Amino acid sequence: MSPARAMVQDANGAAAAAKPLANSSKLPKEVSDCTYELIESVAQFLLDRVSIRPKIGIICGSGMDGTTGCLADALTDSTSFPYETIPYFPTPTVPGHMGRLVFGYLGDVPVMCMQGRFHYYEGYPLWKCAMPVRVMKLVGVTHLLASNAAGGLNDKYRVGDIMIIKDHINLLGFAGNNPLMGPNDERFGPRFPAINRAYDVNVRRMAKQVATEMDINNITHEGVYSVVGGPSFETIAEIRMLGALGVDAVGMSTVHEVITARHCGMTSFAFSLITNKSVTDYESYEEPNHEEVIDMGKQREPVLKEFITRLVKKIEDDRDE
Ligand SMILES: O=P(O)(O)O[C@H]1O[C@H](CO)[C@@H](O)[C@H]1O
Ligand code: HPA
Repeated sequence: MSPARAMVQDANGAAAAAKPLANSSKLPKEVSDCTYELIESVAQFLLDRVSIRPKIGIICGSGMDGTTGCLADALTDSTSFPYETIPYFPTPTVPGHMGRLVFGYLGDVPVMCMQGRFHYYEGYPLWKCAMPVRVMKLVGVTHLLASNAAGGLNDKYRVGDIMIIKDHINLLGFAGNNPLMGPNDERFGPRFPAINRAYDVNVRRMAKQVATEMDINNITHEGVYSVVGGPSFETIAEIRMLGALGVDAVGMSTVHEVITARHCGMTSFAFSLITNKSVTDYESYEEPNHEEVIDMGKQREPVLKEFITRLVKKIEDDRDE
């Protein structure tokens, strides 16, 4: 079998094979096998093959990560690693999640970007879904920016709106499932991390400034996200329950990534693109579906790209002050 290769894009965006990579090794089976040293070796593998040192890591949600014109395609001087070429990395199974880790410059800011994430319903345990966040940390990333597609419960939200996440309800955690379950390595973080300030207030303030500058305040909100296990969408009774709990938008991702990021001291920020309205009426014939989720992601791609590009610049400027 030929060795796995990273793809490098030249100035015209043409893909070229970079130097050969070692064959990917098998994924750890147990959380106890996914040691600090193993994550360190994955980070080193990447650092050996890219020259830029990103401090901002981006995770692209459904519909925002797979098509031409998507955020990762906007990166310049990029080096891209298909997930299957990275040792110990999981591979995504969901349509709309491309499966590449891309290093490059967004504007003039060095970033690393996950084009495709991992969800619990794909069959991976949550610690494995969130493992790339720890890789980001050991690559040197200090800020995680995650996007997702979500169903809108809040009556004020319209399809195509953006919700800056101010807090979450971790329903998977309520059911005894958390990415930090299993042995804890203090080199990542404490056994019992605080999570009440998970969505950084300063970055949220910057995001609201960006919305004002882009004149998209009318479609931008701040609200509470809840994660469900999926892959089935919610019943009407479940949506009504979530609404009663104060949830503004519901999805099947992000929370495990943010918990993992906070555990290892990263600053985190996340937002939802409202891709569908949650159905609350027993008389309704509407049914959510993944195709509309991806379509809305594609439609909003230019706005989201600009939103993230401006936010990344603000974070970088803030760091320099
Ligand atoms: O959260 P992201 O990955 O954006 O994807 C969302 O879209 C999919 C459902 O259409 C689910 O995976 C849900 O979590
Ligand atoms: N529910 C759960 N996850 C989702 C939805 C939804 O309505 N839309 C996009 N991801």
